[in-house]
Amino acid sequence: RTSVGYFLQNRWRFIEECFHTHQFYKIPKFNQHMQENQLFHKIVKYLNSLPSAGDLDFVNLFSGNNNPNEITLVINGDQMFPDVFLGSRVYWKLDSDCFVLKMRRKEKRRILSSYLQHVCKIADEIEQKSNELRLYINAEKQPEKNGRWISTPFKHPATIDTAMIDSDLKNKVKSDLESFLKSKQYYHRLGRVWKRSYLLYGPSGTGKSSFIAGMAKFLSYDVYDVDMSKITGDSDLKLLLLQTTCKSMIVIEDLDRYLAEKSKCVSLSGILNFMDGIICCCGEERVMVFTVSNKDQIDPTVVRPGRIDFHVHFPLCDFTSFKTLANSHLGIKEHKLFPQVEEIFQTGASLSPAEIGEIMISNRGSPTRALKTVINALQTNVTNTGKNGKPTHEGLVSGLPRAPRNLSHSGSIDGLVDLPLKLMHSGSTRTVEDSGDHNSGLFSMENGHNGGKELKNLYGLLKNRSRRRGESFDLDGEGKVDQRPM
Ligand SMILES: Nc1ncnc2c1ncn2[C@@H]1O[C@H](COP(=O)(O)OP(=O)(O)OP(=O)(O)O)[C@@H](O)[C@H]1O
Ligand SMILES: [Mg+2]
Repeated sequence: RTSVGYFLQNRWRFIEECFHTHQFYKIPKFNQHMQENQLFHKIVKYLNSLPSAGDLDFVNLFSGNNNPNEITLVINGDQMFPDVFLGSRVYWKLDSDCFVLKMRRKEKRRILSSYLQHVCKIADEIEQKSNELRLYINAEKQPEKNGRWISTPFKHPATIDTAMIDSDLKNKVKSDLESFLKSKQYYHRLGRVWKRSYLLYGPSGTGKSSFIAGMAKFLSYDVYDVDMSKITGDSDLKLLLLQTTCKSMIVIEDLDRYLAEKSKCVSLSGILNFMDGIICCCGEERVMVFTVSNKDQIDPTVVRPGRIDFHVHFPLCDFTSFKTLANSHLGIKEHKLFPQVEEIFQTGASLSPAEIGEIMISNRGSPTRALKTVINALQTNVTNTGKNGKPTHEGLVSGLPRAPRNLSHSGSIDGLVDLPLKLMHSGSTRTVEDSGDHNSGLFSMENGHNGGKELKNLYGLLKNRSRRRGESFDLDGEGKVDQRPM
């Protein structure tokens, strides 16, 4: 019966359309510049929120992103969706990447504009309620596809406050972001694009990516994470910028690494134009964030004032940040081993917060063991570091820094030489293939095989450290701010 009814309805619509009693409006997903049409997304939100969505013959069911128990209805593409506004009936249909709105010709003057305003208002209210940030990642270029960005809910737990950097620096970044948000008129009076660019620089594992997540949350901006390896040329990069939306954060990580590549597809001038946001007014209301490990090694034009407005330094750990880590990860403010740790820091040894954090997480059941492991790791670091504070790289094996020895509390670990790492522990040889990076909580010592699991994490740390090759070991330990006036 449903099928027959559906068929008859379709026939009737066909007859109506023959007599031109209705007007049709198309709302495509992309405009002629391949930018996403915001109205399209608002219509999706609006229609899916209507109670009548459940009365349609065919509806797609999805579980919610935030709450898997929450079921959302999403209309199916090939059927008419009726809605009533100011006593008039209108119909929506989704035709691949385009919505079609159908209403009676004689009613269009009366209701069209107020109906669309109503749709936008409801969609904005839904958006405000959900307040869900999204992370966009650029996909490979596919000729048959219009949009290049793939999105997913952005749920990184980091905030600016959880970043372990100098608190003055954090406050400066926060107030800079706040004043940026309020400065639209100011920028326009100066004839400048309303955007702000940040350079986060420092060795690997010092918290740059986590800080970006914190900044995005602070602004409530979506994040567009540009994967330069998937970009085919300067114009492709421009197109990607055009396809970003207002109130978003555009991130390019490891810019120095990309610029140093010989076979890169995007030219330096392409990157500079991208950074300047001059492609069109689409660069408006954007925050751009670039990360590098060593800003002294990149072309000075990239970081000149105006192109980068705010420089944030992420240093390796010093004794003060070590104590902060010990407090947050192990819950200790003082310990009898602290003076020994301080002494080693004074000799110039240092590790990244990620490295020290991983050791502490792995040994969180025993602060003493955690501190001893940190001491061992620092001691290894100081022997691998030259007098001038730069790594000697003498201990490099296949491009990796020499692995720290005796990192286990039992002191039984020896001979980290080859890849994959062969780890001797408790008389058995283990082969570690998984980096285990950042997930050390999963490898804690509950089952009594802590050393081996700890080493698994350590392999992640080693991978991190291998990326630090060629970076300066800035041991002054101070979070440096170099801020350009807005
Ligand atoms: N300063 C810091 N504050 C808080 N957490 C930190 C800090 N540094 C490192 N971490 C922790 O260490 C891990 C790695 O940090 P993150 O990925 O942000 O470093 P990164 O500087 O981006 O490294 P890379 O240059 O290798 O990408 C994360 O789990 C993060 O929580
Ligand atoms: Mg990172």
